[in-house]
Amino acid sequence: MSSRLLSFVGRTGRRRLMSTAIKLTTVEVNDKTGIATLTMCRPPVNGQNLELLLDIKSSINEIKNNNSRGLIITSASPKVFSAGLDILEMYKPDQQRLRAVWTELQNVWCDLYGISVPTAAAINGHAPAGGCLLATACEYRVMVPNCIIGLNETQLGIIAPKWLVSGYLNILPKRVAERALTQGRLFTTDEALQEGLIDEIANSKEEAVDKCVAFIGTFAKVNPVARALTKQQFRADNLRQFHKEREQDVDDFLSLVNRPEVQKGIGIYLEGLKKKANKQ
Ligand SMILES: CCCCCCCC/C=C\C=C\CC(=O)SCCNC(=O)CCNC(=O)[C@H](O)C(C)(C)COP(=O)(O)OP(=O)(O)OC[C@H]1O[C@@H](n2cnc3c(N)ncnc32)[C@H](O)[C@@H]1OP(=O)(O)O
Repeated sequence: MSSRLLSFVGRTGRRRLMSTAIKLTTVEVNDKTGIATLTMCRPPVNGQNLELLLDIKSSINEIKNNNSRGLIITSASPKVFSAGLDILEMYKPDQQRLRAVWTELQNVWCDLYGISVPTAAAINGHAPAGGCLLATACEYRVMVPNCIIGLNETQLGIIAPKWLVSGYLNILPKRVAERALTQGRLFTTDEALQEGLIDEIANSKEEAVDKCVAFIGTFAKVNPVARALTKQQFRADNLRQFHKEREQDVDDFLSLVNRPEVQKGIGIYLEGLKKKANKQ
């Protein structure tokens, strides 16, 4: 939960500041299906800052503990599922916070990747980098048309760590994954379907959620313990490897981000994003 300072004019005419807790995710459980929908709500693009990551983690844990039959992750933004890590977190960063951001991204990934209930992403907008990470941690993906999805890290001059890539490798043939990663390729919705990065296309967010519900419904008659253990068998190696490397991975991330040439690159990239947004 993040806290924000709200400014208002009180009866004395003086401006007061009030601290309020604002949640950047919501969890809604459908009474009929028992399926929980986790919605990211950090406008404009669900940039993954520390607070959003903490809220996603706490929502996943809430779903773990409330006996939901499945988890669907989606976004409240009309055009973007998630733009990935909030680049502002990486620019001229506070070191402790930067460490916490990467640690929480790791936590979100391993909690979502490892949760025992069926998971699906209703990708109702663009999903580059960390957005793609969330979608590929799930078991099923449905995406709306004319959007992009993929791990574009090499385009940014950086290497996606192994755990970030492992979701990709669960889904794509190794040959396709290697080429896409080395190119830093962002797939259009149609290309993603063709390559198998997503499972279905839907014409709206509502239809995407319905298709995710239908996927989760396919497990209705399967013993949930047998299902969970089978999922675990498939994912255990990646998770074991991740836990071995996670501390080193945080150190590597920090030293990469702090390099002067990377800081310069991030500054230029941010400028480019802002210019593009101002032109629209
Ligand atoms: C050289 C730089 C790399 C530095 C990396 C260091 C090491 C990190 C190691 C690994 C990390 C990997 C994980 C990641 O997730 S990195 C993040 C990568 N994400 C992206 O490259 C996506 C960038 N965004 C976009 O491509 C588009 O915004 C898109 C998501 C397609 C949505 O397009 P559109 O709907 O047209 O929206 P705008 O582009 O107009 O954006 C609206 C405002 O949002 C700001 N924005 C967008 N993305 C981010 C972001 N990731 N972080 C922070 N802010 C972002 C954008 O500037 C606009 O802001 P404003 O209105 O104030 O100008």
